[in-house]
Amino acid sequence: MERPVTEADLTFDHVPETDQSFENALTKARAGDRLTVDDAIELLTTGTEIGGIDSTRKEQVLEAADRRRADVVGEEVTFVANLNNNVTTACNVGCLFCNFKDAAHTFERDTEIQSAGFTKTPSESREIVADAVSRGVYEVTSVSGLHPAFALDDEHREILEAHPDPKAVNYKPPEAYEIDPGTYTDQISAMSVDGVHVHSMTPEEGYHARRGTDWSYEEVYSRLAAAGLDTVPGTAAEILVDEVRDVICPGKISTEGWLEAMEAAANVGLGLTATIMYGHVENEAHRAMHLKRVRDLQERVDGAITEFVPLSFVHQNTPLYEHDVVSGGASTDEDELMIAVSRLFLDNIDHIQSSWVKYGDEQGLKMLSCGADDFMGTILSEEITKRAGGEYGEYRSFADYVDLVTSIGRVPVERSTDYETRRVIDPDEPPFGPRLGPKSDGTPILTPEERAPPADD
Ligand SMILES: C[S@@+](CC[C@H](N)C(=O)[O-])C[C@H]1O[C@@H](n2cnc3c(N)ncnc32)[C@H](O)[C@@H]1O
Ligand SMILES: Nc1c(NC[C@H](O)[C@H](O)[C@H](O)CO)[nH]c(=O)[nH]c1=O
Ligand SMILES: N[C@@H](Cc1ccc(O)cc1)C(=O)O
Ligand code: SF4
Repeated sequence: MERPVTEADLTFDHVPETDQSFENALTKARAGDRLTVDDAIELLTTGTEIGGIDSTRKEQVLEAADRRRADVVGEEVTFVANLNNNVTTACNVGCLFCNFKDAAHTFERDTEIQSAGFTKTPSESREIVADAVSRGVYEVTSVSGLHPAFALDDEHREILEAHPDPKAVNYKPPEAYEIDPGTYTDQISAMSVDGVHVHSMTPEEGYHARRGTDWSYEEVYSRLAAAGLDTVPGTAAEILVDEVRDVICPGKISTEGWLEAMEAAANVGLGLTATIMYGHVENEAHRAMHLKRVRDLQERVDGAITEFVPLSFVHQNTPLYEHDVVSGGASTDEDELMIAVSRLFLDNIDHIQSSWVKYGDEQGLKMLSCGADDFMGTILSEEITKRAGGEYGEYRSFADYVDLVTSIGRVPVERSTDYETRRVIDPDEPPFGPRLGPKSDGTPILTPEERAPPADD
């Protein structure tokens, strides 16, 4: 039997070695000069000539990033009133960092296996979103597994049904499954309740929505926009260097494919976010190259990327960890430097997000003094990190946000997905709840009882 890959076996073409010095890179960062990949490598490593991270140098990088954050966006800390409504966990792509997915065959009608995952029908999605909107929420984020029964729309389904080898295009008809997720456009229009902002269809999902056709990504994203899609989450980015993707997600779209899909979504007028999923097999050279690819993309899409979200790899239950390919995730030093260097390098993206899902409240707050200015959203439920073994829960109320943000002397501000609409929250004016949504009246999203239901006795 073939021995699985382990950390020691990995050799990459790109390694963190440069002709730059840490001091020069720091001087450039402090001056606000545009950084090169080598500069970013020096800052991320606190100097390639030394082993490990130097704590004095790290503090210098964090300080430069914090100062840049203050210059670019000031003292406001933003967050959004949103829910996550992921439609299905059925997925056969097999990314080795992912524990969100469940093998698609476990969802079939004729199987003995009880699937551990879920699929929602469009009407179930609508009900969940409608309930959240009635509570004041104004964004729904929806990211899903690549369910083989998904088609973009009825026309796409006809093409897939007529395909001579459906398996080759990862298609199985909805009748084969216990629950029919409908089409992507059905789901998007079902979730489009009362003008809620729909943030969905990652480049990987965009790829699935055109499989077996010669349609461009523009064609796919314009049909989705017509169904009610507003912005595209830039997940599936992972590390935008193919030698890393070959190890952690060989079944996924390439770096080029991801960039093509994102650019196409922007071309049809959709807003974008961008992410990096770091702290697994990659090194600092890969992280720096990733930042460069995102910064270049932002130039091409004319500023359509509203925020950059560093996602620290949650290792506990994942195949990468269980098969000893990695021995854990990023250290706290690495997390802080990732946020700081994102702020310093991405001089054309205004907002850097601190994910309390990945870092927890305490470290998440610390990131707001390392270059981050956005503190994510209320999300109501969470499945990706939880299933990977993350421990930081699923929901933050507006009151939680006010407490957390004021505890570090900053200003809590609710924002729309695109950051265009904002409302400063007065900490002396409770109760705290959303006011920017179609049905927001300033009352809390959940009552205290709903948040912590009384124990049955
Ligand atoms: C679970 S997928 C769902 C959407 C779609 N299937 C895709 O791949 O874009 C969304 C993102 O979650 C992130 N993710 C998955 N597992 C993770 C983990 N263990 N730790 C951190 N982020 C993770 C990855 O960045 C991934 O692109
Ligand atoms: N960082 C994470 C997010 N971020 C997305 C935000 O919640 C929001 O949708 C975006 O800022 C657009 O307004 N979502 C998660 O579920 N988990 C994260 O770790
Ligand atoms: N899917 C990501 C979160 C995410 C969603 C939307 C975004 O725009 C950015 C990040 C996760 O939980 O890992
Ligand atoms: S990251 Fe997305 S594409 Fe990859 S296995 Fe998980 S759900 Fe599927």
